[in-house]
Formats: sequence, C-alpha cells, structure tokens
Amino acid sequence: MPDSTHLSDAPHPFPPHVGERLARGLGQLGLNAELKAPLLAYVSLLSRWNKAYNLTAVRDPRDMVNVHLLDSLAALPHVRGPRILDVGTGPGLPGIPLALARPEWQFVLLDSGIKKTRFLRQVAMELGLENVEVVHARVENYRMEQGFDTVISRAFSATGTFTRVAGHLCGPSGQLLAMKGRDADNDPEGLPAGWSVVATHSLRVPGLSAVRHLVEITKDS
Ligand SMILES: C[S@@+](CC[C@H](N)C(=O)[O-])C[C@H]1O[C@@H](n2cnc3c(N)ncnc32)[C@H](O)[C@@H]1O
Repeated sequence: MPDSTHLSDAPHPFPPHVGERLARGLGQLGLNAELKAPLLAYVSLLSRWNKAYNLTAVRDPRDMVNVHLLDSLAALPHVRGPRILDVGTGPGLPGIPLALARPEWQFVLLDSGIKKTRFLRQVAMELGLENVEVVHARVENYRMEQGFDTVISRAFSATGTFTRVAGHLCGPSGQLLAMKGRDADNDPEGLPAGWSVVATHSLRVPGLSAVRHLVEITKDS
C-alpha cells in the first residue's frame, strides 16, 4: 500500500500542458476553472496509487484528463441531486469529479473491491470531500432507507443488469443513469418489468473523438 503520509506533500507529477488541457476542457463543458486544482490533485493520487493497486488501465495522467475526468463531468447536466449513488465507482469515476463539481450535493461511492474503497477513503480525506461517503459492498446487498435522486454507473454492466441490481436504491422520482461508450446498450428487452429507458443522451467529451452515451432509465409510473 502506498505510504499515505507522503501523498499530500507530493507535487503533481505532470508538465503544465496537462493542466492546460484540463482547463480547456472545463471551459468547453461550461465548468468553473477553479475545479482544475482539486481534479489534478485527484489524478495525482490516482496515478501514484495505481502503481501499487492497479486501479485503472489508463496509466498516463494526460490520458486520465480526457478519458476519466472530462468524460465523468460530461454527464453532469443530466445528474439530478441532491443525493447521488455511484455504483461500481472503481477509483471514483464518475463520483469524485462530480462531487468536486457539486459540493452542495451528497455522494455515496460504492464498490465491492476493497482496494478501490481504501483508495477512495484516502482521496476523500486528502481532498477534504465532506460530501462523499465511501461504501464497501456489493450493490445488490446494499440498502438505504431513503432512495437516491440519481443512481449512476460508468462501465459497470449491461443496462438490464444495472437496473436489476441497483433499481431498489432509486427514490420514488429517482433516475438511473448508465454511462456507456460508443455502444449505447439501451435495449429495452433487457430491462426488468416496470422499468423503461426514457432517453439516450449523446455526450461530447472534450479531447475525445468518439461519442459517449448516457442511458436514462426510470420506474414506470
Ligand atoms: C469496469 S470497473 C468501472 C469502474 C469505474 N466506474 C470507471 O468508470 O472506471 C467496474 C467496477 O464495478 C465494481 N463492481 C463489480 N460488481 C459489483 C457489485 N456487484 N457491487 C459493487 N461493485 C461492483 C468492480 O469492483 C469495479 O471496480
């Protein structure tokens, strides 16, 4: 395990153009430039812990800016607060970038992998993220008295499986959002009874040529 006592002192291990790329992307998404510093601090932690914990296959911090940070933030206009659950968050995607962008909302970041949640607790502590709770659990076993406004996942599973294992965590007027790559996977046949795909949004991510998709699923009324 990386020695956490040294992490906060570590300089960002990136050349200036990494920050410039991020600042440009934030501008294109209409987001505050002040997000740049905490997002780079997150990428710094991610790339350091990745060496020991293998948290993401994306190893180059320059690629992390587009593939992880801006990709996560591109979903923000469709996320409804104030209570968000990120299912299978892995190293905190999209949960950490979203929580940084919306400090007034409450985020639960859930993953069944102990290395992921250990890393995320460190991130929340180092970045002072008081709006983030980290939960180590399988989503199908996780229960919450009050449902969430948005239950989101990125690269987690087929849309039908996501709905089956996480649907019980949606509040009465909540929504499920499944972040997908090129293939939207919005096949209504795969959904459990009583749930429908109400929209598939195409997302443009700064710096990425391929279109991403966001599948919105709600309970039938
Ligand atoms: C492909 S990774 C995606 C991680 C992250 N969302 C991203 O976009 O990089 C899928 C994650 O889901 C987690 N996972 C798989 N099944 C799960 C379950 N039943 N409950 C909670 N987490 C699960 C895995 O541990 C893994 O971190």
